[in-house]
Amino acid sequence: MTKLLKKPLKLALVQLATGADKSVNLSRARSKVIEATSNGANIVVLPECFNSPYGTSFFPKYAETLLPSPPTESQSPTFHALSALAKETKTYIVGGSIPEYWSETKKHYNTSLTFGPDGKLLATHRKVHLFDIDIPGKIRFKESEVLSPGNRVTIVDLPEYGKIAIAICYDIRFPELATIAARKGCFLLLYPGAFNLTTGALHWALQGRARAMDNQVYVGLCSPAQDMEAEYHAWGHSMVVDPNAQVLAETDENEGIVYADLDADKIEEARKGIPLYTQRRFDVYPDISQGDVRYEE
Ligand SMILES: NC(=O)CCC(=O)C(=O)O
Repeated sequence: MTKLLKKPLKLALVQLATGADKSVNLSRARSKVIEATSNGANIVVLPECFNSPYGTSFFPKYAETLLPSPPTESQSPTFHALSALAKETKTYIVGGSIPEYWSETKKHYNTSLTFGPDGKLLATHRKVHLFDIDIPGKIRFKESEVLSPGNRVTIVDLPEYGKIAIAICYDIRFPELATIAARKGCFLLLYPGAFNLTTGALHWALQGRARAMDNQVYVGLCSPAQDMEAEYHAWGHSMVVDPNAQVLAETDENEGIVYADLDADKIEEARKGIPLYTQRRFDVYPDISQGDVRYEE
């Protein structure tokens, strides 16, 4: 049986302190990615909206143009910064997310760019499920006031390691994306995300562990650091969960880097012990990974 993760790897989640100055955010991200790779990371993940504050009023102001691809330096400084950084460090970089503007449709998206060690763009994930919630007295947030949703499941094949899936924050609450990615052979589900003090305390770790447990894969959740001076208070607590739903590594709310060594045998061991993969009853319910799924591969 071919292993889903072909060889061990070190994953790093950069819980970045972000602020209002895009160029400061980019240079801070650069120094943290260099720190992570100098500590041996093979894949480095940045948080949701790592180049801007998180909030509907900020999305249009910070948005960059990514299409047609590749964009020019002035259309997307972040694209060029991440591509150069991946090449310089010879590392896979999952570039959290950034606000995107597509002039052709005049729409904004919350978009994640993944680059390979040669600096080439490997995948673009536009957040599929927009964060629209209203918990009276606690938090109201409506991404859909400004953003449009993406419409693809994003799977990236990293030749030396295997397949990973990228989705963004609120996407984690929709287990279908995770199930489809796992059934398509991903060993790792990555969610750049910015939960908040209300839902973070309730569901952040639970969601990460649930996606790992249901699918018996590794899961990484990468948040910005908490800033109580900012308009939106991110939960922090970036974490890596293993295929048995155990938290391998986690941080608090402050800026930092979470490292985890992913073991190439762990997924198959978990699946041998609890063989969900051979026990599914597709004669009773459908396999949602089959049929009409839209992929960005
Ligand atoms: N940025 C987001 O999508 C936040 C999602 C969130 O906080 C949640 O509870 O879900």
